[in-house]
Amino acid sequence: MSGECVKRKKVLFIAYVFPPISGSGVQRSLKFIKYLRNYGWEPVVVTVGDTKAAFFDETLFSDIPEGIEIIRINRPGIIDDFYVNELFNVYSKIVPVNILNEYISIINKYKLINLNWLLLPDVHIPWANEVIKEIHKYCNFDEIDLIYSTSGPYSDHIIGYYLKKEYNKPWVADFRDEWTNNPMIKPNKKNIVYIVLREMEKKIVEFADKIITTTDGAASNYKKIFNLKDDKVVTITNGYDEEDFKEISLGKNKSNNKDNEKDQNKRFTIIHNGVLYGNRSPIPFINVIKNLVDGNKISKDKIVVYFAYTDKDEEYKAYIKERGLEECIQFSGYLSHKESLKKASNADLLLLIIGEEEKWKTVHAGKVFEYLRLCKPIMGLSPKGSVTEELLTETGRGKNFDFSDYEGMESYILEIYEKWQEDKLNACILKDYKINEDIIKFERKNLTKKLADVFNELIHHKKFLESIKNKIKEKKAIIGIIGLGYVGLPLALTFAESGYRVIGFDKDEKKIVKINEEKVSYIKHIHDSRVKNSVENGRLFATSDLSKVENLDAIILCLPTPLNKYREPDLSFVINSVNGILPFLKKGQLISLESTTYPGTTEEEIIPKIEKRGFKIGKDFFVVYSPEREDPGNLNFTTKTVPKVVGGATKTCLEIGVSLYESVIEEVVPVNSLKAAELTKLLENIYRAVNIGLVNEMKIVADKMGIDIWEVIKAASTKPFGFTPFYPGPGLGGHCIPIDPFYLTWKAKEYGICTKFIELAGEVNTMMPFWVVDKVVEGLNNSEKSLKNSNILVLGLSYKKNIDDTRESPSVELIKILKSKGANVFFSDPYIKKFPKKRKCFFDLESIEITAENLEKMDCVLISTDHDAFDFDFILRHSKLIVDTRGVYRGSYENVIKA
Ligand SMILES: NC(=O)C1=CN([C@@H]2O[C@H](COP(=O)(O)OP(=O)(O)OC[C@H]3O[C@@H](n4cnc5c(N)ncnc54)[C@H](O)[C@@H]3O)[C@@H](O)[C@H]2O)C=CC1
Ligand SMILES: CC(=O)N[C@H]1[C@@H](OP(=O)(O)OP(=O)(O)OC[C@H]2O[C@@H](n3ccc(=O)[nH]c3=O)[C@H](O)[C@@H]2O)O[C@H](C(=O)O)[C@@H](O)[C@@H]1O
Repeated sequence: MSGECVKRKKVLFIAYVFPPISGSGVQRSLKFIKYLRNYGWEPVVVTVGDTKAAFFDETLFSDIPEGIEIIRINRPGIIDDFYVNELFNVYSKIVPVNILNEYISIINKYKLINLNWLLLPDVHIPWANEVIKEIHKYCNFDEIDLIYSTSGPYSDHIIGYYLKKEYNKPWVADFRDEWTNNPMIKPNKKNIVYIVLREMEKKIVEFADKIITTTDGAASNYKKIFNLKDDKVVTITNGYDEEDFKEISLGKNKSNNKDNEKDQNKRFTIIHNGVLYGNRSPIPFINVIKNLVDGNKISKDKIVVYFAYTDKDEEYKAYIKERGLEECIQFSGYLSHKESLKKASNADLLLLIIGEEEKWKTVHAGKVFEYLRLCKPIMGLSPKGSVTEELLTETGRGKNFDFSDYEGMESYILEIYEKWQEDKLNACILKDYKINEDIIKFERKNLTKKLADVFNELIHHKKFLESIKNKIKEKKAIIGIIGLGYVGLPLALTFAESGYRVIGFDKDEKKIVKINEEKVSYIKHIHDSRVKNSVENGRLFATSDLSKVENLDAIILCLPTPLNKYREPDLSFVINSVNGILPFLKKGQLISLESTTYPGTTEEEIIPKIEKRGFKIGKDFFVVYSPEREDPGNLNFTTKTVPKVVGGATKTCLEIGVSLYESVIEEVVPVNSLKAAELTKLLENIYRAVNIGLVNEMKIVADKMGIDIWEVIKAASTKPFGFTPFYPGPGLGGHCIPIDPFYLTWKAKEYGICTKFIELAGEVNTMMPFWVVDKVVEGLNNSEKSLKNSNILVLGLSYKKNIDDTRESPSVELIKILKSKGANVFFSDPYIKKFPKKRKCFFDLESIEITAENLEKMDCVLISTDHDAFDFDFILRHSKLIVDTRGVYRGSYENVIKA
């Protein structure tokens, strides 16, 4: 891209370490800046103005392309108590309050007023604070497409964090070194400073849109430690800039005549380029040289070793002097980048000291790539299995040794030395050390392209997400509801009524005809007019053709989740349906599962199938779980007014899920994970099952003691807190409360947990119909009748009042038991004309009318479901015996037995 004709995108490039500050870290930022324009990006650099730094190098400026905007913001003048308070305000936005309070209390307790204790994450935070405060004066954020920050110092990321929050731009955080897991430090993990920094790092890596590390080892540490998704972390290694090597030829550069270069030509020359600091020690290497010299394997005047800058020159010089090696081991001090490369180009062997401990395994020193391009043998010192060892082996450029492997180091030095002595080294380098693909991939230009690719992907992703959200906002999204039952139909109507176009899917053709052609509802408590209106205004259409899924923006699954005959979860409806729609899924769609199920279902059963189709969850496909709370027949709440819990597979999934539901439901409650949302639903239903079990047990106790349980519940309910009333009945019914708890029981077994409350409530509730039948027997007995051949009328067939749903209804169970004992059973239900066909049992019964004549024919009337439509006074007047399981009759009547 020429960049002249196409407008470049702008990246705000936050880098404290920027020319004239030099040192190892600056190269990465400098070269990115140098090449970003080649890939369509214009950097706007934010760096420090006046500063002190260990190394300055004015020559670095020549690498910065003309016209690059550099915003320089000064550090603050004085850091007084006021200023420190300001900084604590910054911390408070990024560190959890309890941890920050603990930190403050420790500072106060031990009077830690030293700035080292107060400046977090490092001494550059006052500068970062100035940037946060001042940047808006220098930068028009409407023109910025993306924010990039690079560490160290880690304060750079604090700026990134704030700016992303404030301006809502994609943010890339580049870690040139790991932070709290940095091999350079050995933190006490209980120390409060470590804890605070760890929290900062966590917030930053979670909030940034992309994390960049310089090695795959560091990337996998980040993923592991902070539980980040694979594609959140990208490795972009350090590299070399081909332009820096213009004047450097392969092999030894003999053209120069300066004294030490002549010396380099006369003696076998080992060079450690760049800086050596912290816990990276040259001592083992010095010992190896000592052994070679003492063992007469290399004569002192035949070898010279150069170190550039080290932070302990004096200590090392003394060590070398004690061993009589001062002639052949020298320290040149800090050199400019150009000078240092030139010097290194005359080496016969390049030395690379990474570090001794295991943690150094994940570190490449930046210089290694320049070493590779210098085409010289390299001797690395790092733990076995390190990324450096891998790199040297892959490129065939050298060998790595761990710090104790003196023998290995000696023999490798000797191997190269002997070639040098026989004057074969140069020829060997020219022949074997070519600049091939393995090396070119580390060219800074190529690595900058990789960075630009990361930027482009984020920008593209942001636009993509915005387009989805806009579709939702403008109600242009097409919603698909799969499963048009008790949950699916009202949900479809709610979306349609709020202005969406909805396609309803069901495999039951009868439901499709009812909706599309008859335009009526097939669920009692849903009014026909709702269906008619939505169909007629073109907002609702039903089909069994799954290929229409490809037209959808959101797919909501409302499919049955029953138990199988072993009382284990039967997910076959959900799984079959997902399999059915898989071929028609496309990028940008959202799937929401609403069926009740155990924690882990969405993650284990749905996501892998979608991923297998090549979609990336949270990137180009979105998955949420949002439990349905529809309460059939409840006139006080509608789908719109019951708060909706949503959990997402990723943050972005959650964002999109919430925006969809928010557009039709008054209150949406986001939770942090799919599993949390799944368990929320189960907790609600288990809570009901257990409490109903408890009150049923209390009913039996109260009955034996001659106490009226209904009076007791009424009295207990006057307590304004801490008591929620539940009512006894003939048992538990419905598709949900008797079944859902066992989804958790099943899953809990996987974790070795036995859900005792659930089992116990199940037992109590299941035996209720038997207890009720015993009460019928007792009542008949009082009139000297047997159950056998008695006429029993069961009032209400549905599982609860005012609905027409008979799933798991205790009335059905009662009929079954009564029939098995030889009773003549009848039923009456205003909403159910015929006993429905059921898998487990069927009785050829039709609802009878409640007339005086019919009631008088009965030996017992058993109130199982207390529909409001029943005239209970009339029933009381005309029945010989009533067994009341629902507390309909609160006074005491001769012909009523409470059960
Ligand atoms: N009924 C209720 O009040 C509530 C139910 N739930 C949960 O919601 C889920 C759905 O329950 P309901 O709506 O009651 O079930 P339902 O049985 O009334 O409706 C399910 C619908 O899905 C259809 N279906 C089955 N397989 C299909 C497939 N492969 N493709 C297309 N359609 C298919 C059926 O024909 C039926 O119309 C369950 O997990 C349930 O536990 C949650 C809250 C309340
Ligand atoms: C009010 C409420 O929380 N409803 C949730 C519930 O609905 P459902 O239609 O199963 O009603 P509900 O729990 O009242 O009756 C079940 C049985 O218990 C009996 N029942 C009830 C209460 C009582 O005190 N005593 C009693 O015996 C009763 O007689 C029944 O036999 O589960 C749905 C689901 O997850 O699918 C949720 O979406 C709903 O929000």
